[in-house]
Amino acid sequence: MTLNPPPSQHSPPNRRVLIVGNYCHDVLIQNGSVVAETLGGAASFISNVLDSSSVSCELVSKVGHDFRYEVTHSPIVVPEKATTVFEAYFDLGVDVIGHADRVLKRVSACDPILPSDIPDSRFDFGMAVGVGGEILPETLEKMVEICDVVAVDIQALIRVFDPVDGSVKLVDLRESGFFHILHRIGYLKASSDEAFFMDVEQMKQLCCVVVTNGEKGCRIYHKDDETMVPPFVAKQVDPTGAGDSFLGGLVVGLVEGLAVPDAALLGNFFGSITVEHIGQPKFDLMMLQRVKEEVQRRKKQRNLSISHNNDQEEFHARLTPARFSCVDSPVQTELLVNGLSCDR
Ligand SMILES: Nc1ncnc2c1ncn2[C@@H]1O[C@H](COP(=O)(O)OP(=O)(O)OP(=O)(O)O)[C@@H](O)[C@H]1O
Ligand SMILES: O[C@H]1[C@H](O)[C@@H](O)[C@H](O)[C@@H](O)[C@H]1O
Repeated sequence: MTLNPPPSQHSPPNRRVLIVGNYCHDVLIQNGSVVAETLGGAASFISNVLDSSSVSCELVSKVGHDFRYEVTHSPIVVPEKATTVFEAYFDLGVDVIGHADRVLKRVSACDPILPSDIPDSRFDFGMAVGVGGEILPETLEKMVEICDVVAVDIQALIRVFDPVDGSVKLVDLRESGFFHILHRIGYLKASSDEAFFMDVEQMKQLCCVVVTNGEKGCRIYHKDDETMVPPFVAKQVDPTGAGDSFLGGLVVGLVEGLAVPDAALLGNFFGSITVEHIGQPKFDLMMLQRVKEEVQRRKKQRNLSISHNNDQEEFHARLTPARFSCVDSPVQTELLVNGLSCDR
């Protein structure tokens, strides 16, 4: 398994990414009222980042007859089922797993994604990014068979749902039913809350572990290395999807041939933009162009061995102004004043 591919003198061919996870409907609730209903699911946030960054991807997702969004990557429609729905409560305080942002309830669940739903072709990169328990151990097994490298969001593996009200709870990764496959994955991404449900010391021997920590950025653990990757300043409106966009940015960086810490910095970049929006962020074209240029420049430096993996200040400084090419719509700007998220 190559975590940190050797520098190449040529641009990599257009690498193919497989994203597996259900789209969902997100209902954001504050003070007993619905403040927004948006397209959700890690797969939607991630494909938004990959499509915007011109990284070619295929997406396998299931929705019900009531799915109400137009999406670039068509889902499988299960006519007799409803789409997965999550309600996010922003005023119920800290939930049972210590999640300070919001309390999540899965109030409807579409079908799981089976190995037979996944194409039988080969992919350079696989992303197992379920939100409502739709990824089964056999689904992940098929992914590690057909993809050179697989990145997994731990939320796809350790979530369980209260049978009465659908509240999301977490189980230890060792008891998740997926543990026997994890030595075959390349990357495991967890938020700092979710990281309590795994043994980082153990997992970092098996794969590259990335723990995101909101406004503080993220940390990468692999074998004996630990790297802190700095955040970008953002005005948080809604934290939903930050971790997903982070993972999208990380994978864009990796398929473009960046070193892992640089790819994670790109993850922080897309995560920080996402928290400034309700629902899917629409990335500014000028911003995306600048990011592409900076990624190519950084890659060139790496090829010429000018940069060291841990020296990220320059890359961070060059990406920072690109963020300000983003123009918020008046609605978003208005929402910035009130913000949905609880104080951290
Ligand atoms: N307030 C913030 N300011 C700047 N960057 C942020 C902020 N919140 C999140 N980010 C960026 O997004 C990344 C992912 O955020 P976070 O750790 O909250 O993930 P998460 O809890 O998995 O998110 P979610 O479950 O909402 O998708 C962080 O590592 C950081 O880079
Ligand atoms: O759309 C959101 C998003 O994908 C989050 O990452 C996930 O935790 C939620 O369950 C989902 O509703």
